[in-house]
Amino acid sequence: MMGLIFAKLWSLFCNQEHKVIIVGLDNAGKTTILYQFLMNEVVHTSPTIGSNVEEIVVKNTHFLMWDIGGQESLRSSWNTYYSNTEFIILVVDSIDRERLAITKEELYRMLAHEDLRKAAVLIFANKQDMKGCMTAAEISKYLTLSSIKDHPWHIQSCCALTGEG
Ligand SMILES: Nc1nc2c(ncn2[C@@H]2O[C@H](COP(=O)(O)OP(=O)(O)OP(=O)(O)O)[C@@H](O)[C@H]2O)c(=O)[nH]1
Ligand SMILES: [Mg+2]
Repeated sequence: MMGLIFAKLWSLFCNQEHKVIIVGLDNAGKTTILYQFLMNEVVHTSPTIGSNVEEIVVKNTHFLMWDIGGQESLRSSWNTYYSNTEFIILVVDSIDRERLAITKEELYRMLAHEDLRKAAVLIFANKQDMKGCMTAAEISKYLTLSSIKDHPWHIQSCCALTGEG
């Protein structure tokens, strides 16, 4: 009986859930990335209204992944998802040069938010399969990532369609 209780407590302890939010402008590829993580498959997506949430388990660690719609009208409610977030995945459409400035604004707005002060940031430079896309280094420079000292961050190039990166 004691053994069972300890086993239960242990599993509760080990299986603590980590909250991840996936943000970025509309059409960046957030939903495609979520389902690539979940099923190693490209799903047909339509613009997300509100959010999708899925649990992913990696080596006994549970991640609750919130994929949030990126359309302009939805961005003002991103902050309703921030509480207890440990990881921010910011997805960038690497071909969308015109709107990188808007992504930059949204990034620094998030980093200044009280509820995200302990969150680590992973930036995906997505759509690396597109001809003429920006590299992760170019995006990093434009977003002045090296100036971010109060949050751990990492940038990774990827292609959600192939699962690369
Ligand atoms: N070429 C290419 N297309 C991609 C890639 N990732 C996603 N897409 C396409 O980009 C479009 C938008 O993808 P979504 O995943 O729906 O984008 P989203 O960020 O969830 O958009 P919202 O829900 O509106 O915020 C879809 O047509 C995807 O197939 C990629 O790596 N390369
Ligand atoms: Mg979506």
